[in-house]
Amino acid sequence: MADWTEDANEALTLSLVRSSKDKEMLADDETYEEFHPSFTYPIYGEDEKIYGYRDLLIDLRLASGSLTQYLSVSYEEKLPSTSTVDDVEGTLAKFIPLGYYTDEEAFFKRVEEDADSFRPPGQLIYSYTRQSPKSSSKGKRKRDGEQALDPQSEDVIEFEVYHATWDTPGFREYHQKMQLFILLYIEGGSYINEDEDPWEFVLLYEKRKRNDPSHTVTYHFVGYSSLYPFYYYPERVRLRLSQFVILAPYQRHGHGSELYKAIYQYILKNPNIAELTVEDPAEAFEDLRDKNDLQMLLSNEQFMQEAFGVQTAGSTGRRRKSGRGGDLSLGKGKLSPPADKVWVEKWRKDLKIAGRQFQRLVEMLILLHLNPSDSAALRAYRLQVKERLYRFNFEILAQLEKEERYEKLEETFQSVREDYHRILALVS
Ligand SMILES: CC(=O)SCCNC(=O)CCNC(=O)[C@H](O)C(C)(C)COP(=O)(O)OP(=O)(O)OC[C@H]1O[C@@H](n2cnc3c(N)ncnc32)[C@H](O)[C@@H]1OP(=O)(O)O
Repeated sequence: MADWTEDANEALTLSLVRSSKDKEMLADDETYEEFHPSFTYPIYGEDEKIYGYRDLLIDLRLASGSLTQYLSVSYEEKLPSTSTVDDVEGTLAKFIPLGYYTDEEAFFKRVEEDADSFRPPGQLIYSYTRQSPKSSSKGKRKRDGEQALDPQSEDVIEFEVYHATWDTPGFREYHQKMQLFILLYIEGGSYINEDEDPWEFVLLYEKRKRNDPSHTVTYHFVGYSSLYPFYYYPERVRLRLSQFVILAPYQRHGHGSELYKAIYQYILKNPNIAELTVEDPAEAFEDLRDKNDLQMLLSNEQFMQEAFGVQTAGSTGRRRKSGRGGDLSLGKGKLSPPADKVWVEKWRKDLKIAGRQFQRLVEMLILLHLNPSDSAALRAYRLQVKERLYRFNFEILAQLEKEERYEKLEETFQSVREDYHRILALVS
Protein backbone atom coordinates (compact mmCIF):
# COMPACT_ATOMS: atom_id res chain seq x y z
CA MET A 1 0.00 0.00 0.00
CA ALA A 2 2.73 2.46 1.07
CA ASP A 3 4.49 2.10 -2.27
CA TRP A 4 1.56 3.65 -4.04
CA THR A 5 1.29 6.61 -1.68
CA GLU A 6 3.00 9.89 -2.52
CA ASP A 7 3.61 12.95 -0.34
CA ALA A 8 1.46 15.69 -1.89
CA ASN A 9 3.76 18.53 -0.69
CA GLU A 10 6.71 16.85 -2.39
CA ALA A 11 4.84 15.92 -5.54
CA LEU A 12 3.47 19.42 -6.14
CA THR A 13 6.33 21.40 -7.67
CA LEU A 14 5.89 25.12 -8.28
CA SER A 15 7.79 27.38 -10.65
CA LEU A 16 7.68 31.11 -11.37
CA VAL A 17 8.56 31.29 -15.03
CA ARG A 18 10.30 34.28 -16.61
CA SER A 19 10.67 35.03 -20.30
CA SER A 20 13.91 33.97 -21.97
CA LYS A 21 15.26 37.56 -21.94
CA ASP A 22 14.39 37.99 -18.27
CA LYS A 23 16.04 34.69 -17.35
CA GLU A 24 19.30 35.91 -18.88
CA MET A 25 19.38 38.70 -16.30
CA LEU A 26 19.32 36.37 -13.30
CA ALA A 27 22.36 35.53 -11.21
CA ASP A 28 23.41 31.87 -11.06
CA ASP A 29 22.00 31.43 -7.57
CA GLU A 30 18.71 33.18 -8.31
CA THR A 31 16.14 30.53 -8.92
CA TYR A 32 12.39 30.76 -8.89
CA GLU A 33 11.80 27.24 -10.06
CA GLU A 34 11.04 23.98 -8.34
CA PHE A 35 9.92 24.97 -4.91
CA HIS A 36 7.27 23.24 -2.88
CA PRO A 37 4.20 24.24 -0.93
CA SER A 38 4.09 24.11 2.88
CA PHE A 39 0.56 22.72 2.84
CA THR A 40 -1.65 20.79 0.46
CA TYR A 41 -4.26 19.55 2.93
CA PRO A 42 -6.96 21.98 1.67
CA ILE A 43 -6.56 20.34 -1.75
CA TYR A 44 -5.54 16.72 -1.21
CA GLY A 45 -6.90 16.10 2.28
CA GLU A 46 -5.78 16.13 5.89
CA ASP A 47 -2.88 13.66 5.60
CA GLU A 48 -1.47 15.37 2.46
CA LYS A 49 -1.01 12.04 0.68
CA ILE A 50 -1.95 11.03 -2.82
CA TYR A 51 -2.77 7.40 -3.50
CA GLY A 52 -2.35 5.36 -6.67
CA TYR A 53 0.89 6.66 -8.20
CA ARG A 54 4.63 6.04 -8.27
CA ASP A 55 7.07 8.93 -8.86
CA LEU A 56 4.31 11.46 -9.18
CA LEU A 57 5.12 14.97 -10.39
CA ILE A 58 2.50 17.71 -10.30
CA ASP A 59 4.19 20.43 -12.30
CA LEU A 60 2.43 23.75 -11.69
CA ARG A 61 4.09 26.71 -13.36
CA LEU A 62 3.07 30.35 -13.22
CA ALA A 63 4.21 33.22 -15.40
CA SER A 64 6.22 35.32 -12.94
CA GLY A 65 4.16 38.49 -13.42
CA SER A 66 0.76 37.71 -14.93
CA LEU A 67 0.51 34.39 -13.02
CA THR A 68 -0.90 32.64 -16.09
CA GLN A 69 -0.80 28.96 -15.16
CA TYR A 70 0.37 25.69 -16.67
CA LEU A 71 -0.32 22.30 -15.14
CA SER A 72 1.01 18.90 -16.05
CA VAL A 73 0.70 15.67 -14.08
CA SER A 74 3.16 12.87 -14.78
CA TYR A 75 4.21 9.62 -13.06
CA GLU A 76 6.18 6.43 -13.53
CA GLU A 77 3.25 4.17 -12.79
CA LYS A 78 -0.41 4.48 -11.93
CA LEU A 79 -2.88 1.95 -10.53
CA PRO A 80 -5.96 1.34 -12.66
CA SER A 81 -8.53 4.06 -11.91
CA THR A 82 -10.83 3.14 -9.04
CA SER A 83 -12.56 5.17 -6.40
CA THR A 84 -9.48 4.99 -4.13
CA VAL A 85 -7.04 6.26 -6.75
CA ASP A 86 -6.85 10.06 -6.47
CA ASP A 87 -7.79 12.25 -9.39
CA VAL A 88 -4.71 14.45 -9.06
CA GLU A 89 -5.39 16.95 -11.83
CA GLY A 90 -9.17 17.16 -11.41
CA THR A 91 -8.80 17.85 -7.67
CA LEU A 92 -6.28 20.66 -8.16
CA ALA A 93 -8.16 22.10 -11.14
CA LYS A 94 -11.09 23.01 -8.87
CA PHE A 95 -8.79 25.51 -7.14
CA ILE A 96 -7.71 27.17 -10.39
CA PRO A 97 -11.00 28.73 -11.51
CA LEU A 98 -9.61 30.59 -14.52
CA GLY A 99 -8.09 27.46 -16.02
CA TYR A 100 -4.55 26.69 -17.13
CA TYR A 101 -2.41 25.71 -20.07
CA THR A 102 -1.63 22.05 -20.61
CA ASP A 103 0.44 22.61 -23.74
CA GLU A 104 3.98 23.54 -22.72
CA GLU A 105 4.87 25.32 -25.94
CA ALA A 106 1.72 27.45 -25.89
CA PHE A 107 2.43 28.32 -22.26
CA PHE A 108 6.00 29.45 -22.99
CA LYS A 109 4.74 31.57 -25.89
CA ARG A 110 2.25 33.20 -23.53
CA VAL A 111 4.99 33.80 -20.92
CA GLU A 112 7.02 35.68 -23.53
CA GLU A 113 4.01 37.84 -24.44
CA ASP A 114 2.91 38.47 -20.86
CA ALA A 115 6.41 39.40 -19.72
CA ASP A 116 6.49 42.59 -21.80
CA SER A 117 2.88 43.63 -21.35
CA PHE A 118 2.03 42.77 -17.75
CA ARG A 119 1.64 45.71 -15.38
CA PRO A 120 0.70 45.38 -11.68
CA PRO A 121 -2.92 46.20 -10.91
CA GLY A 122 -3.77 49.18 -8.67
CA GLN A 123 -1.97 52.21 -7.30
CA LEU A 124 1.72 52.36 -6.47
CA ILE A 125 1.99 53.09 -2.71
CA TYR A 126 5.54 52.15 -1.70
CA SER A 127 8.89 51.14 -3.14
CA TYR A 128 12.33 50.07 -2.01
CA THR A 129 15.56 48.85 -3.56
CA ARG A 130 17.91 45.93 -3.18
CA GLN A 131 21.35 45.30 -4.54
CA SER A 132 21.09 42.96 -7.50
CA PRO A 133 22.25 39.42 -6.64
CA LYS A 134 24.17 39.53 -9.91
CA SER A 135 26.26 42.48 -8.75
CA SER A 136 26.57 41.18 -5.19
CA SER A 137 27.99 37.93 -6.51
CA LYS A 138 30.79 40.10 -7.91
CA GLY A 139 31.59 41.03 -4.34
CA LYS A 140 30.09 44.52 -4.48
CA ARG A 141 27.15 43.93 -2.17
CA LYS A 142 26.18 46.74 0.19
CA ARG A 143 24.36 45.78 3.36
CA ASP A 144 20.64 46.59 3.34
CA GLY A 145 19.93 49.98 4.79
CA GLU A 146 23.59 50.97 4.80
CA GLN A 147 23.17 53.49 2.05
CA ALA A 148 20.35 54.53 -0.27
CA LEU A 149 20.69 52.70 -3.56
CA ASP A 150 20.29 54.50 -6.85
CA PRO A 151 17.28 52.92 -8.62
CA GLN A 152 18.72 53.99 -11.98
CA SER A 153 21.82 51.88 -11.47
CA GLU A 154 21.95 48.56 -13.27
CA ASP A 155 23.15 46.92 -10.07
CA VAL A 156 19.98 47.81 -8.23
CA ILE A 157 16.59 46.12 -8.29
CA GLU A 158 13.46 48.05 -7.39
CA PHE A 159 10.53 46.52 -5.57
CA GLU A 160 7.11 48.13 -5.73
CA VAL A 161 3.95 47.73 -3.67
CA TYR A 162 0.53 48.32 -5.22
CA HIS A 163 -2.83 48.84 -3.54
CA ALA A 164 -5.89 47.28 -5.21
CA THR A 165 -9.58 46.69 -4.53
CA TRP A 166 -12.23 44.69 -6.35
CA ASP A 167 -12.88 47.82 -8.42
CA THR A 168 -9.33 47.86 -9.79
CA PRO A 169 -9.54 46.90 -13.49
CA GLY A 170 -8.51 43.26 -14.01
CA PHE A 171 -7.93 42.65 -10.33
CA ARG A 172 -10.69 40.10 -9.68
CA GLU A 173 -9.22 37.77 -12.31
CA TYR A 174 -5.71 38.36 -11.00
CA HIS A 175 -6.82 37.56 -7.46
CA GLN A 176 -8.29 34.27 -8.65
CA LYS A 177 -4.82 33.28 -9.76
CA MET A 178 -2.78 34.50 -6.79
CA GLN A 179 -5.07 33.24 -4.04
CA LEU A 180 -3.83 29.67 -4.54
CA PHE A 181 -0.72 30.72 -2.59
CA ILE A 182 -2.89 31.28 0.49
CA LEU A 183 -3.88 27.61 0.54
CA LEU A 184 -0.35 26.46 -0.18
CA TYR A 185 1.44 28.60 2.42
CA ILE A 186 -0.86 29.75 5.23
CA GLU A 187 -1.95 27.16 7.77
CA GLY A 188 -5.71 27.46 8.12
CA GLY A 189 -5.86 29.77 5.09
CA SER A 190 -8.91 29.70 2.86
CA TYR A 191 -10.25 31.56 -0.16
CA ILE A 192 -12.01 34.80 0.74
CA ASN A 193 -15.55 35.65 -0.22
CA GLU A 194 -15.41 37.80 -3.32
CA ASP A 195 -18.92 39.08 -2.70
CA GLU A 196 -17.75 40.91 0.40
CA ASP A 197 -16.95 44.24 -1.14
CA PRO A 198 -14.60 46.15 1.12
CA TRP A 199 -11.53 43.87 0.91
CA GLU A 200 -8.31 45.75 0.17
CA PHE A 201 -5.09 44.25 -1.17
CA VAL A 202 -1.43 45.17 -1.27
CA LEU A 203 0.73 43.41 -3.83
CA LEU A 204 4.51 43.28 -3.95
CA TYR A 205 6.47 43.09 -7.22
CA GLU A 206 10.07 42.89 -8.25
CA LYS A 207 10.62 45.43 -11.04
CA ARG A 208 13.35 44.75 -13.54
CA LYS A 209 14.67 46.83 -16.39
CA ARG A 210 16.25 44.82 -19.20
CA ASN A 211 19.77 45.88 -19.93
CA ASP A 212 19.27 45.74 -23.69
CA PRO A 213 18.58 48.77 -25.93
CA SER A 214 14.82 48.41 -25.35
CA HIS A 215 15.16 48.84 -21.55
CA THR A 216 11.80 47.09 -21.23
CA VAL A 217 10.46 47.14 -17.68
CA THR A 218 9.04 43.87 -16.36
CA TYR A 219 7.27 42.96 -13.11
CA HIS A 220 7.50 39.74 -11.10
CA PHE A 221 5.08 38.80 -8.33
CA VAL A 222 6.65 38.44 -4.86
CA GLY A 223 3.70 38.25 -2.47
CA TYR A 224 0.61 39.98 -1.18
CA SER A 225 -1.62 40.73 1.75
CA SER A 226 -5.38 41.08 2.06
CA LEU A 227 -6.96 43.46 4.54
CA TYR A 228 -10.51 43.94 5.72
CA PRO A 229 -11.92 47.21 7.08
CA PHE A 230 -14.17 47.08 10.15
CA TYR A 231 -16.22 49.98 11.43
CA TYR A 232 -14.40 51.98 14.10
CA TYR A 233 -16.47 54.36 16.21
CA PRO A 234 -17.45 57.04 15.31
CA GLU A 235 -16.44 57.47 11.69
CA ARG A 236 -13.31 55.60 10.77
CA VAL A 237 -12.25 52.01 10.08
CA ARG A 238 -9.93 49.51 11.72
CA LEU A 239 -7.99 47.63 9.04
CA ARG A 240 -7.48 43.96 9.86
CA LEU A 241 -4.62 42.22 8.12
CA SER A 242 -6.08 38.86 7.23
CA GLN A 243 -3.75 37.09 4.82
CA PHE A 244 -0.06 37.72 4.18
CA VAL A 245 2.24 35.67 1.99
CA ILE A 246 5.72 36.02 0.51
CA LEU A 247 6.45 33.38 -2.14
CA ALA A 248 8.98 30.77 -1.00
CA PRO A 249 11.93 31.83 -3.21
CA TYR A 250 11.72 35.36 -1.79
CA GLN A 251 11.33 34.44 1.89
CA ARG A 252 13.89 35.49 4.56
CA HIS A 253 15.25 38.35 2.44
CA GLY A 254 13.39 41.13 4.23
CA HIS A 255 10.57 41.39 1.66
CA GLY A 256 7.87 40.48 4.21
CA SER A 257 9.16 43.29 6.42
CA GLU A 258 8.98 45.75 3.52
CA LEU A 259 5.46 44.68 2.61
CA TYR A 260 4.45 45.11 6.25
CA LYS A 261 6.06 48.57 6.33
CA ALA A 262 4.20 49.48 3.14
CA ILE A 263 0.89 48.55 4.78
CA TYR A 264 1.78 50.43 7.94
CA GLN A 265 2.79 53.58 6.02
CA TYR A 266 -0.43 53.38 4.03
CA ILE A 267 -2.41 53.22 7.29
CA LEU A 268 -0.50 56.10 8.91
CA LYS A 269 -1.11 58.32 5.89
CA ASN A 270 -4.80 57.50 5.57
CA PRO A 271 -6.89 59.65 7.95
CA ASN A 272 -9.86 57.33 7.53
CA ILE A 273 -8.01 54.40 9.13
CA ALA A 274 -7.76 54.36 12.94
CA GLU A 275 -5.57 51.30 13.50
CA LEU A 276 -4.07 48.09 12.18
CA THR A 277 -4.95 44.72 13.67
CA VAL A 278 -3.87 41.23 12.61
CA GLU A 279 -6.07 38.16 12.30
CA ASP A 280 -4.69 35.02 13.93
CA PRO A 281 -1.02 35.57 13.05
CA ALA A 282 1.37 32.68 12.42
CA GLU A 283 4.43 32.63 14.72
CA ALA A 284 6.84 33.74 11.99
CA PHE A 285 4.54 36.64 11.18
CA GLU A 286 4.30 37.63 14.85
CA ASP A 287 8.08 37.88 14.97
CA LEU A 288 8.16 39.88 11.77
CA ARG A 289 5.56 42.27 13.16
CA ASP A 290 7.25 42.64 16.57
CA LYS A 291 10.62 43.19 14.97
CA ASN A 292 9.39 45.87 12.59
CA ASP A 293 7.21 47.62 15.18
CA LEU A 294 10.10 47.72 17.64
CA GLN A 295 12.47 49.11 15.02
CA MET A 296 9.89 51.74 14.14
CA LEU A 297 9.57 52.83 17.79
CA LEU A 298 13.31 52.73 18.46
CA SER A 299 13.93 55.04 15.53
CA ASN A 300 11.19 57.48 16.58
CA GLU A 301 13.32 60.10 18.37
CA GLN A 302 10.46 61.99 19.95
CA PHE A 303 8.82 58.83 21.28
CA MET A 304 12.06 57.50 22.76
CA GLN A 305 12.99 60.85 24.24
CA GLU A 306 9.66 61.21 26.01
CA ALA A 307 9.61 57.53 26.96
CA PHE A 308 12.99 57.33 28.63
CA GLY A 309 14.02 60.94 29.05
CA VAL A 310 17.26 60.48 27.17
CA GLN A 311 18.48 60.79 23.63
CA THR A 312 18.63 57.18 22.54
CA ALA A 313 21.09 55.72 20.16
CA GLY A 314 18.15 54.07 18.38
CA SER A 315 17.73 57.25 16.39
CA THR A 316 21.27 57.06 15.15
CA GLY A 317 21.06 53.42 14.22
CA ARG A 318 23.38 52.36 17.05
CA ARG A 319 21.51 51.07 20.07
CA ARG A 320 23.48 51.07 23.27
CA LYS A 321 23.19 48.13 25.62
CA SER A 322 20.48 48.51 28.22
CA GLY A 323 20.55 47.92 31.96
CA ARG A 324 23.58 47.33 34.14
CA GLY A 325 24.20 51.02 34.56
CA GLY A 326 23.94 51.75 30.79
CA ASP A 327 23.02 55.34 29.83
CA LEU A 328 19.48 54.53 28.86
CA SER A 329 18.37 53.42 32.31
CA LEU A 330 19.45 56.70 33.88
CA GLY A 331 16.69 58.78 32.34
CA LYS A 332 13.29 59.40 33.85
CA GLY A 333 10.53 59.35 31.31
CA LYS A 334 6.95 58.33 30.70
CA LEU A 335 7.95 54.67 30.45
CA SER A 336 10.04 54.58 33.57
CA PRO A 337 7.95 51.96 35.35
CA PRO A 338 5.13 52.18 36.06
CA ALA A 339 4.35 53.47 32.54
CA ASP A 340 2.20 56.56 32.20
CA LYS A 341 -1.02 55.06 30.84
CA VAL A 342 -2.41 58.31 29.42
CA TRP A 343 0.81 58.98 27.57
CA VAL A 344 0.93 55.39 26.26
CA GLU A 345 -2.63 55.62 24.96
CA LYS A 346 -1.96 58.94 23.24
CA TRP A 347 1.02 57.49 21.37
CA ARG A 348 -0.85 54.29 20.58
CA LYS A 349 -3.61 56.26 18.89
CA ASP A 350 -1.16 58.46 17.01
CA LEU A 351 0.81 55.46 15.79
CA LYS A 352 -2.37 53.51 14.98
CA ILE A 353 -1.19 50.28 16.61
CA ALA A 354 -3.72 47.87 18.16
CA GLY A 355 -4.06 47.96 21.97
CA ARG A 356 -2.56 44.62 23.00
CA GLN A 357 0.28 44.90 20.50
CA PHE A 358 1.21 48.38 21.69
CA GLN A 359 1.20 47.28 25.32
CA ARG A 360 3.49 44.37 24.47
CA LEU A 361 5.85 46.68 22.58
CA VAL A 362 5.95 49.10 25.49
CA GLU A 363 6.67 46.22 27.87
CA MET A 364 9.54 45.09 25.64
CA LEU A 365 11.05 48.57 25.48
CA ILE A 366 10.83 48.98 29.25
CA LEU A 367 12.53 45.62 29.71
CA LEU A 368 15.29 46.76 27.37
CA HIS A 369 15.92 49.79 29.55
CA LEU A 370 15.41 48.26 33.01
CA ASN A 371 18.16 48.71 35.52
CA PRO A 372 18.47 45.32 37.26
CA SER A 373 19.66 46.98 40.47
CA ASP A 374 16.59 49.23 40.71
CA SER A 375 14.24 46.98 42.70
CA ALA A 376 11.39 49.54 42.76
CA ALA A 377 11.45 49.72 38.95
CA LEU A 378 11.60 45.93 38.66
CA ARG A 379 8.58 45.56 40.93
CA ALA A 380 6.61 48.26 39.10
CA TYR A 381 7.39 46.56 35.79
CA ARG A 382 6.33 43.14 37.06
CA LEU A 383 3.04 44.56 38.28
CA GLN A 384 2.41 46.38 35.02
CA VAL A 385 2.90 43.24 32.93
CA LYS A 386 0.93 41.08 35.35
CA GLU A 387 -1.96 43.51 35.34
CA ARG A 388 -2.22 43.21 31.57
CA LEU A 389 -1.84 39.43 31.68
CA TYR A 390 -4.51 39.23 34.37
CA ARG A 391 -6.98 41.22 32.29
CA PHE A 392 -6.14 39.26 29.16
CA ASN A 393 -6.54 35.84 30.83
CA PHE A 394 -9.24 36.89 33.29
CA GLU A 395 -11.71 34.12 32.51
CA ILE A 396 -9.20 31.33 33.14
CA LEU A 397 -7.49 32.94 36.15
CA ALA A 398 -10.74 33.87 37.88
CA GLN A 399 -11.57 30.18 38.20
CA LEU A 400 -8.40 29.42 40.19
CA GLU A 401 -7.78 29.64 43.95
CA LYS A 402 -5.84 32.73 45.04
CA GLU A 403 -2.50 30.94 45.58
CA GLU A 404 -2.76 29.04 42.36
CA ARG A 405 -3.69 32.24 40.53
CA TYR A 406 -0.55 34.03 41.81
CA GLU A 407 1.57 31.07 40.76
CA LYS A 408 0.04 30.88 37.32
CA LEU A 409 0.44 34.61 36.80
CA GLU A 410 4.08 34.51 37.91
CA GLU A 411 4.75 31.56 35.58
CA THR A 412 3.14 33.41 32.66
CA PHE A 413 5.08 36.57 33.49
CA GLN A 414 8.38 34.65 33.45
CA SER A 415 7.66 33.05 30.09
CA VAL A 416 6.48 36.35 28.58
CA ARG A 417 9.68 38.04 29.80
CA GLU A 418 11.80 35.28 28.33
CA ASP A 419 10.04 35.67 25.00
CA TYR A 420 10.58 39.44 25.13
CA HIS A 421 14.32 38.86 25.54
CA ARG A 422 14.22 36.58 22.48
CA ILE A 423 12.37 39.18 20.41
CA LEU A 424 14.61 42.04 21.57
CA ALA A 425 17.60 40.03 20.39
CA LEU A 426 16.06 40.09 16.88
CA VAL A 427 16.43 43.88 16.69
CA SER A 428 19.85 44.22 18.28
C1 LIG B 1 -1.97 37.14 9.33
C2 LIG B 1 -1.32 36.07 8.53
O1 LIG B 1 -1.56 35.96 7.39
S1 LIG B 1 -0.24 35.06 9.29
C3 LIG B 1 0.44 34.10 8.00
C4 LIG B 1 1.75 34.61 7.58
N1 LIG B 1 2.12 33.97 6.33
C5 LIG B 1 2.66 32.74 6.26
O2 LIG B 1 2.95 32.07 7.25
C6 LIG B 1 2.88 32.25 4.86
C7 LIG B 1 4.24 31.65 4.62
N2 LIG B 1 5.33 32.50 5.05
C8 LIG B 1 5.57 33.70 4.49
O3 LIG B 1 4.87 34.18 3.63
C9 LIG B 1 6.80 34.43 4.98
O4 LIG B 1 7.74 33.51 5.41
C10 LIG B 1 6.50 35.42 6.14
C11 LIG B 1 5.42 36.40 5.72
C12 LIG B 1 6.05 34.70 7.41
C13 LIG B 1 7.80 36.18 6.42
O5 LIG B 1 8.20 36.86 5.27
P1 LIG B 1 9.75 37.05 4.95
O6 LIG B 1 9.89 37.88 3.73
O7 LIG B 1 10.39 35.72 4.95
O8 LIG B 1 10.18 37.87 6.26
P2 LIG B 1 11.48 38.75 6.49
O9 LIG B 1 12.62 38.25 5.69
O10 LIG B 1 11.12 40.18 6.34
O11 LIG B 1 11.74 38.41 8.01
C14 LIG B 1 11.66 39.34 9.06
C15 LIG B 1 11.81 38.63 10.39
O12 LIG B 1 10.65 37.86 10.66
C16 LIG B 1 11.04 36.65 11.34
N3 LIG B 1 10.74 35.51 10.46
C17 LIG B 1 10.40 35.52 9.16
N4 LIG B 1 10.18 34.27 8.71
C18 LIG B 1 10.37 33.44 9.76
C19 LIG B 1 10.28 32.04 9.93
N5 LIG B 1 9.94 31.24 8.94
N6 LIG B 1 10.53 31.55 11.16
C20 LIG B 1 10.88 32.35 12.19
N7 LIG B 1 10.99 33.70 12.08
C21 LIG B 1 10.73 34.23 10.89
C22 LIG B 1 12.54 36.74 11.56
O13 LIG B 1 12.76 37.40 12.78
C23 LIG B 1 12.95 37.63 10.41
O14 LIG B 1 14.15 38.30 10.62
P3 LIG B 1 15.55 37.58 10.24
O15 LIG B 1 15.38 36.98 8.87
O16 LIG B 1 16.53 38.70 10.29
O17 LIG B 1 15.75 36.54 11.28
